[in-house]
Amino acid sequence: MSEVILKATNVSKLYGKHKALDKVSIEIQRGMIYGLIGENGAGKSTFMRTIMGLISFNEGEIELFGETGVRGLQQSRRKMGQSIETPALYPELTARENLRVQAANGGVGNREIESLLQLMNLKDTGKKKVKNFSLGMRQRLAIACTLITNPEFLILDEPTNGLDPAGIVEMREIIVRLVKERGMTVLLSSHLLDELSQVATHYGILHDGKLIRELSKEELARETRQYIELETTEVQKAVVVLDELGIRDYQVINGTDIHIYERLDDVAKINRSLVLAEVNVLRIGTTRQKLEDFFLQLTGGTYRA
Ligand SMILES: Nc1ncnc2c1ncn2[C@@H]1O[C@H](COP(=O)(O)OP(=O)(O)OP(=O)(O)O)[C@@H](O)[C@H]1O
Repeated sequence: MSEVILKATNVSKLYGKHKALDKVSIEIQRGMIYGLIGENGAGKSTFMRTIMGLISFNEGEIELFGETGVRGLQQSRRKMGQSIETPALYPELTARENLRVQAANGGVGNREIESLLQLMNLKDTGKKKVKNFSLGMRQRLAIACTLITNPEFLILDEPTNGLDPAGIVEMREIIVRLVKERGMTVLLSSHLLDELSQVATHYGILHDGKLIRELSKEELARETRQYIELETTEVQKAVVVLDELGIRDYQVINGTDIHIYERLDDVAKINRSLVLAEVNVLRIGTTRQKLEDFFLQLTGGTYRA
């Protein structure tokens, strides 16, 4: 059975009368990359801060590594790293020197430094001082600093924010490597669904402090990929035709709609076969629901990138 790393149950956080988090329940299992998506002010940072114990919460329960209560959570947080409040980097020092300082502060040896530099694509920065680093390099170094104590669960607040397309791709690759090579579990946030779409294994959509939808990578792919939309009054008969055509990847949505996820260029042929089999086709055509449209639909159109 998979191990539950984080279990947040009905967590609420109030700032005055404003509910920044409204009964948020999220469960994260070992090995997951959980992407928290929401527009600015949705409550992503507040949730992460609450989990890390950087701020208190008003209602609900948090369980980390199976532990609850003040003491238990304190212990568990030692196994965690975060980029919400990272220690300041020293601009006059190199990447390697910064990591040495962090290792000393964390009471750990320098053993991990070389592998961390390698992992974060900072191996070749040599004598370059941090003040001359690009934003991407700085962000990667900040993450390296939190990894120095070898945490099992990493929380990254908007790790791709402000990066150029190449920097975003690099960050995604690093996050996937962290999970694959170090067996880490990751919770990360973004205001753009698209930016996490190739990295997260699970998604939670936050809107106005509420978790309005959770879905797996596969569900997201299914919901946002291109498909043939078939509307018919005779779903059963249509399914028989699809089977005869060798089409396997389709989903009956309701009493009249079928989504076909393969053979997207064969609309005319599929239509012909249906008509020949005397299936009453009301409508057939391809559609593509983009990630942002999907997000807009969920959040009621208030999303702005
Ligand atoms: N210290 C605070 N005092 C009062 N209100 C706050 C405080 N911190 C956050 N808020 C409010 O709580 C809500 C959630 O903020 P939060 O920073 O968690 O959102 P977010 O999804 O992380 O957005 P962003 O990407 O802009 O950081 C917002 O309405 C914000 O104004």
